[in-house]
Parts: sequence; C-alpha cells; structure tokens
Amino acid sequence: MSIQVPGEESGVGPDRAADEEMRREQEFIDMLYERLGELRAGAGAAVQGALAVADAGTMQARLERDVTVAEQAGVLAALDAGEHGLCFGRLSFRDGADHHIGRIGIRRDDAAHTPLVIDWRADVARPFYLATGHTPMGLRRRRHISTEGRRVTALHDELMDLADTVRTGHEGTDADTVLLAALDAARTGRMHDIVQTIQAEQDRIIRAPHRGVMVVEGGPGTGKTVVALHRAAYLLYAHREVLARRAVLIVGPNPAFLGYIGEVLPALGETGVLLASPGELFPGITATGTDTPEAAAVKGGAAMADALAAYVRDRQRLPEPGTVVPHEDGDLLLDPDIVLEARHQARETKLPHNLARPHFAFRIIDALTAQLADRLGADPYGGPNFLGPDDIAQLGKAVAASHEVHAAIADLWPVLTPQELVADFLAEPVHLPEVDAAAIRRESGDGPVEWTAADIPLLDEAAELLGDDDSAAQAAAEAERQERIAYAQGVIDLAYASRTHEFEGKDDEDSEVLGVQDLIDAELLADRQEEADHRTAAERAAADRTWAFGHIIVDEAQELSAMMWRLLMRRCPTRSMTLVGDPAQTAEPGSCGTWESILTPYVGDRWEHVRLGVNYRTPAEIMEVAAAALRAAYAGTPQAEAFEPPRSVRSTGVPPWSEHTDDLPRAVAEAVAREAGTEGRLAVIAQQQHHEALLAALPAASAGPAPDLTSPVVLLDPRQAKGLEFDTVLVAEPAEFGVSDLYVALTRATQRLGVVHTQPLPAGLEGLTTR
Ligand SMILES: Nc1ncnc2c1ncn2[C@@H]1O[C@H](COP(=O)(O)OP(=O)(O)OP(=O)(O)O)[C@@H](O)[C@H]1O
Repeated sequence: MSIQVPGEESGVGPDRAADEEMRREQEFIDMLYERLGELRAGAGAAVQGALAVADAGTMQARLERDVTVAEQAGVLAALDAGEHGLCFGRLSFRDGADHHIGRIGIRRDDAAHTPLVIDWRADVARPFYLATGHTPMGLRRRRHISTEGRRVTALHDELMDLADTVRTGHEGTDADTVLLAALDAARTGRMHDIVQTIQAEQDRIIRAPHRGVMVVEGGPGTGKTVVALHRAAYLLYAHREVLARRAVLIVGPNPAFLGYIGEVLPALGETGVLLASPGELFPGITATGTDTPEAAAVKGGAAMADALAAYVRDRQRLPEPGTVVPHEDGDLLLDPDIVLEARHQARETKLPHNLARPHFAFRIIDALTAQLADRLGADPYGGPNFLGPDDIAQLGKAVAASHEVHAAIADLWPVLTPQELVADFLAEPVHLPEVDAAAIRRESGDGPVEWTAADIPLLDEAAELLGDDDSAAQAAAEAERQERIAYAQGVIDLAYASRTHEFEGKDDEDSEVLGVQDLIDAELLADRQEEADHRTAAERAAADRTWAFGHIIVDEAQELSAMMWRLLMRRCPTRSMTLVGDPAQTAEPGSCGTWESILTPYVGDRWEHVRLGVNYRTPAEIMEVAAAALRAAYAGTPQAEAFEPPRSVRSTGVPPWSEHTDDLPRAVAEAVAREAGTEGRLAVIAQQQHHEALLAALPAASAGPAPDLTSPVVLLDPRQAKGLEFDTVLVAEPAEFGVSDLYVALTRATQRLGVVHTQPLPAGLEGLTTR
C-alpha cells in the first residue's frame, strides 16, 4: 500500500498542502459567518417588522407580533451563541458524505435549505463523539477545527480508516491533543461548554432517552456538571416541543455555583432553562438564614412531613364544651359534637386544609341554623315546627352573615398561609421527639423568621397541605376572561363585517374563502390572546410553585434532604430527571442516603445508574493526594472498600506541597504572592473563622457570601468551593476540615495545590513535598 502524502497529487510539498487545507477551512468558516450575519440580520428585521405591524393596533396583528417576537428572539439568542466556536469539527464519511459540525445548525439560503453546518446534537454528528478506529461508524476522517474568534488556528485530523491512503498534513500523533489543550487552559471563573471534546462515555449520558430517572455518579472532576448541562441542551433540542413549553429546571447547590455554570447553556443557544438553588425553590421567598447542622438535619428528615400534616390537623380544633356564639336571635350553642361532625365531613373531602374549610363552614352554619330554627319555630304543644323552608333559608342567611359565627369558624378552622403555619410550627414544634424539637425551635423574640434553605421544603409541604385558597383570584380571572371573550367576539364581528364588504358582489354563502369566524371562535381567540404572555416558560415557572417541569437536573444531588426530594418530585410529575452526584463529597447532615432510599419511594426500581470514571480536572499528582486523604479517613470502615478514585486523564509533573507555619495569614499571603504572574485563577480554601485574618492579609481577594469567581484570587470556605475549580488552590488549616470537605477542597485545582498549616496535617497528607 502506498500512502498518498498531502500535495503529492498536485505536486506541491506536504507543508504547502497542509496550508492549503487551512486556507480552505478558513474560507468555509468565513462563508459561514457571512451566512450567520445574514440570518441574524433577518431575525432582527423580523422582530422590527413585527413591532411595526403592531402599530396598526389590530388584535390579529398583536397576536402575530407576539408569536414572531418570541420565535425570533429565540432564533437570535441561538444565532448569537454561534458567534464563538461556530464550527469546530468536520466528518468525512466513506460514502462521500461530508459534514461540518457546529454549535448550532445553519442552512444555506437555497430552495432545499442545504445544511452548511450540522448542530452537534443532531444524530448525524454522533460519530464525532463516538467513532473509534475499532468502530468507525462509517467515518473516513474526523477533523477538529480549532478557532480563535473567526480565525482558524489549527486542524487535527484522525484517520478512522487505516486503509485510507490520503493524508492532509494535519494528522495528529495524539488524538487527545484537543482535549488536553482544553483541560490545560487557564480557568476564567466561569464554566465553558465542551461541545468540541465531549468524550464517548459522556456522550452516551448526554443523549440518553429523557424518560425516567437517570443517576450519574462519578468522582471529582469527572464532568458530571458539564455533562448534565449538555444533556439539558440536548434534551431541549431533541424534545423542543415539550420541553420548551414545560422548561427544564437545573438545581445547583448555591447561587455562586449557579453563576459559575450559568453561561454554558446560553453559549449553546439555550435559554429555556431555570437555574435555582434549593433556597430559591419557593416563589416569593429567598432563604437568607442559616441553620445549625442539627436543625438542618431535623428539618430535612422525612418525619417532618408527618409532623406538619399532624400539625395542620391540630389547627382544625374542637371547641370547649358549652361554647356559645352570640346571635341576634339568641345565643347559639357550639357543641363539640356539631364541630366533630362538621370536621369529619370536611376531612372526608380529602381536600387540603384551606380548600376543605368551606365544607366545614357550611356544615357548622347548617347545624347552627337548624338549632335556631328548632328554637324559634318550636310548637310549645309539641306539634311540628312552625317554620317553612323559606323561613329556614332566611335564618340560614342571617347565620351565615353573622360576624360572630365567622369568628367562631375562623377560630376552629383558620385560613392559613404556608408562612404562618411553618413559623408557628418552628415556634413550638410538635409531633417530634423532644431532642429534634429542641434542635429546630425558634426562641420567641428572635424577630421575624429569616427563612433558611432547609425551611423551603417545609413551606412547600405546608402549601401542599393547606392548598391555595385562590377562589377570589380564580373568580377575578374568570371575569377577566369573559371580558376578553366579549372583546374577541367584537373583533370577529368586525372582521366578518369587513369581509362582506371586501367580497361584495361575490356569493358570500358559497364562498370558499374562509373568514376569521370560520377558523376561530371568540373563546379560542381570547385564550390565545391570554397565552401571549411575554415571559418565557422558564420565567413563568420561576414564579409558579405548582409548575410541572418537563425535566429536572439536580447537581450535587447527594446533598439533598428527604424533604427536598419531596418538593422536587412534586415539581416533576413525569419523573423525567437527571441526578448527578458523588457520595464521597456529601457534606450536608440532612442528606438522604443511598440512591435506592431516595428513589424507591417515587419510582420503584425504574431508574438507571451510570458512572463516570475519568477525572478531567485534577492532575494525577493532586488526585493521588486527595485519594490518600480520603482513604486514611475511611480506614477500617466499609466505605474504604467501596472507594474508587477517578483516574486522572493527565499529569502535570508539578507535585502538590505543604508548608508548616506559625503565622497562617502571612504564609498564605506569601504563597499567593509566589503565584502572582501565573495565568488563571487562585482560590484559598479555609474555614470561616480564618476569613477575617486572611482577608486582611489578602486585601485584593474576593470573599463573602457571593464572591466574584472571576477575580484572580478568591477566598472560600469548603462548602462554597463545591463544584468549582481553579488553576491554583491553597488549602489552609486542613485539620479543621471534615472528611468530605477536605476531599472537595483538595480536588478543586486544575494545575497546582498547596497546603498551609499550623496544626498537624490530617492523615494521608504527610507525603506532601514540604516547602
Ligand atoms: N469532555 C471534556 N472536554 C473538556 N473538558 C471537560 C470534559 N469533561 C469534563 N471537562 C472539564 O473538567 C472539569 C470538571 O468537570 P465538572 O465540573 O463537570 O466535574 P464534576 O464531576 O461535576 O466535578 P465535582 O464533582 O468535583 O464538582 C471542567 O472544567 C470541565 O469543563
């Protein structure tokens, strides 16, 4: 077999031919950006045009405008996303097919709308991620195209068919060159997408069918977060009809983390996603308080659901025997038996507390009316009651209008809000073991409740138990709807009138031209008008506690409490979920345990479990140290057996180090100064009690509850560091860290790790190179 080196055919040298390949790709990319520009201009003009039409003021025009603006705004967002790294790959198939692969799909402006670049999520793009020499999937050659802005900087070709004799001059000796370059790049404080380098094991998770629950487990840096985000992008692409309407919810541990990952989906052209931390999942409330670990554990426990349910029943009281309600026709006796019966009937409805209340009230009013009628209409000689049905109805109205009767009903079965119920419960927790009650009790005089993240699922549970008493809101909405229908009918009538005018002289009755009244009725038109809500599905979902999401992705899922799982399952009735986590990184005391114990109550055994085993973040030298620390901490426990650290995909040759000191802030500041001038970001990870002193020594560091992660130096506590990564990490006083916190802190670095300490090092870290 002879191999055809580049340029052999044309008589030019290999370098020239390689340059020629670059030039051709650059031409293609230039043409692509030109087309992108046209499409953007088109979408912009469509929005402008639609807004201009709206000036005409007709309802139909407004309707069309809303649809156009919404559609084109989405198109524009996607096109804007294409600005960076628009095209990053090319697939040449053995059958002659040839496709460029990009962040978004773009078509030519021809009659067939020929694809110019294929969206990375399309099926035809799959070999880009999955093909190997062993299973080439019909590929002849796979090309990675690296760009800076709009300029092509490098091509990396992989020959999938070794019998192929054609060479381009860009065949890399190492197929992982592009991946390693991405992993080695300096960090920016924001997560980036990985469309160019998704690995096969990750691709299978990203494209897994969206029905059911999928658990993705993997050690630090295995790409769980980034894979979950690409899965969201893929699902929105593959099931746009459903998911764009129902939105995807992504739950991450805290707002700083959400800020860190927040740019990935927009960069992939996707905006139909709501990102929220557990403290933000009850609309209208932002959790700003903190719980003790014991309180968080109790509040998160499944027993809280029963305790709250029992507490709601406690609020459906019985009166003291002999309770009377003053009434203009004489006192009414509110007998416990009457109330017991009314309460029974109301509870039998199985409605939530506030919605069952009218049933309770109705029965009380009925019983008191009967009592009054017996008294007022009684025949002293024992004959039948004098009062007829009309008289009794009048009496009933008077009882129902009585303030005293209302007050008595409100006392026995009050209307409650979730906030009131939970605040009252926390002031005097009941139906819990005393030690648990003591852990969560708020002292009276603590001022208004400052809600914590662990309170959010309690509020949600309370809202479920109470039910929204939205009858007034519903009545108002219906009145408004009737008004819209009347308005829409007016529009249709007008349209009909103008049609008669327009088609004058033609046979109206038999005309085949359809008018607006043939296509749409007033009610439908009114409803469609109502749907023209300019908020995106994600925005509407954020404001609606009862919103049912199309898919939910939970990051750091191992941290969530049983109560939080109840909340999330309510938000996703279809149970279409992707849960990612690492049990070895569990820090929260209220977290729920094994995946089985979390999921079985909701989906039985209908869930899938996959593992990611390659660490793309932490170099081997650092991963070894982190694994040694965790192994030492686990020694002698069953976890030691099960622990399997991820394999690092690269090593840097830079050994992690430790420094013993008498002056922690000074030593940390000096270590930070030594790093000055290196590219990227540095994090100091220390327990909160050191932050003041450390910040005094590091005045330029960003710290606090919402640190700016793009700042060159950031000061974090171990919990804040979860899920994040930095080029350099300095861990201060590791002896003060819990086991999993230490493991998290040690695995945040992409390049360099140092440990500064005054106290003895925790077991497993003794082997660090000393400074
Ligand atoms: N295929 C890939 N190509 C390029 N970079 C990747 C790839 N997979 C993962 N990475 C990078 O590896 C780093 C770690 O990924 P990620 O944060 O998603 O891991 P994780 O499993 O969630 O980690 P942890 O549990 O420690 O928070 C990120 O910088 C991510 O972009």
